[in-house]
Amino acid sequence: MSASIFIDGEHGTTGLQIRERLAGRSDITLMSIPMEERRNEALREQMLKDADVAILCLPDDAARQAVALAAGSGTRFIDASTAHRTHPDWVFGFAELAPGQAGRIAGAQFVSNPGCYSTGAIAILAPLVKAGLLPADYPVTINAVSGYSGGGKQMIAQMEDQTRDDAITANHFAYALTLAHKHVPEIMTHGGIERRPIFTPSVGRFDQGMLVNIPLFTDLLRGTPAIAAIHEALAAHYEGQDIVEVVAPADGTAKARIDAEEMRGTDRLKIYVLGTEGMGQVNVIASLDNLGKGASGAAVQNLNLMIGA
Ligand SMILES: NC(=O)C1=CN([C@@H]2O[C@H](COP(=O)(O)OP(=O)(O)OC[C@H]3O[C@@H](n4cnc5c(N)ncnc54)[C@H](OP(=O)(O)O)[C@@H]3O)[C@@H](O)[C@H]2O)C=CC1
Ligand SMILES: CC(=O)N[C@@H](CCC(=O)OP(=O)(O)O)C(=O)O
Repeated sequence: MSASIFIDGEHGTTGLQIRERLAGRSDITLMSIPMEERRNEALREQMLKDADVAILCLPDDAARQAVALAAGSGTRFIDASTAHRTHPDWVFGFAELAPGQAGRIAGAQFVSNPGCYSTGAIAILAPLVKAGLLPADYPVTINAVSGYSGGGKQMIAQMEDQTRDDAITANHFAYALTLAHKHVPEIMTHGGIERRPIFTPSVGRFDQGMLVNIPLFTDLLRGTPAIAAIHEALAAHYEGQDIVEVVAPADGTAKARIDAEEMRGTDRLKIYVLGTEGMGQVNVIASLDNLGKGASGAAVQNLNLMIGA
């Protein structure tokens, strides 16, 4: 039987990419609202109630409103926004997070898709905490660069149309300067850390791609592990699945540089464990497409689990 899917926000950046990924599938019936009617609340309410699964690609407030509009209908939700990522009634849509997580997603009514930076950070932190290497009170720093599509339609226009009054002319800029980025709570909750991390994101003049760097002092980790042991813990965590790849340390350090766009157009994530043995430091880097495993690719992965595809 074909599942009815409604993407609320289907004309936005994340929504469009989900639609592209679902086009042509015979196991899915895509319900659609014309571009000019995208904010027609009555139409959205009807679609939200009629869908088997609604995928929300909306700002946070609109995502909360969409869930309320469908109340009592039994519709299942995947929310790409930040609104429900630490909500206790929502299952966190990161299938590789822990054993059983894919099953929890498959059986859930409410699934929250992780943020793009958080996907990279949690992919590194959660397995290291679980392995007992990273103490929950470690002073974590997270330094990242994203492609500008991470800022949605508005930032895409600001970066691509230099004639706009609000055009962004910088080729690479730092932001979230107050250290209060909205992904920090979900990184703490699902990464398993108790001390608030210092998160310094930035945006580069490329549309899709992302690097999330978490440098660590190995003498502040439990047992002062070698780089090889840190790699081993991550590789063991991700063994047997095909979306996250943990690159062998020697293969990582053999590279002169890591291209932030290397995962562009894919729904996968790579983790590098880098440094020089004996120096007491390691840099763990997650490389992903902010719109792939960081958003639309993860939403489709969650949908497939939910409808048993
Ligand atoms: N871009 C990315 O890399 C990622 C985005 N996300 C999250 O996904 C969500 C969507 O982001 P993104 O696709 O980038 O955003 P966009 O701004 O590109 O798209 C949002 C879409 O939602 C529509 N919309 C806004 N408000 C309403 C409303 N009240 N009712 C109906 N439709 C509405 C917009 O219409 P209009 O054109 O009229 O504004 C637009 O079509 C956000 O919560 C974002 O934080 C998550 C991970 C990564
Ligand atoms: C470049 C850029 O602006 N990125 C967005 C995050 C994109 C993302 O992960 O989306 P969520 O808003 O759903 O968490 C930001 O920093 O707010």
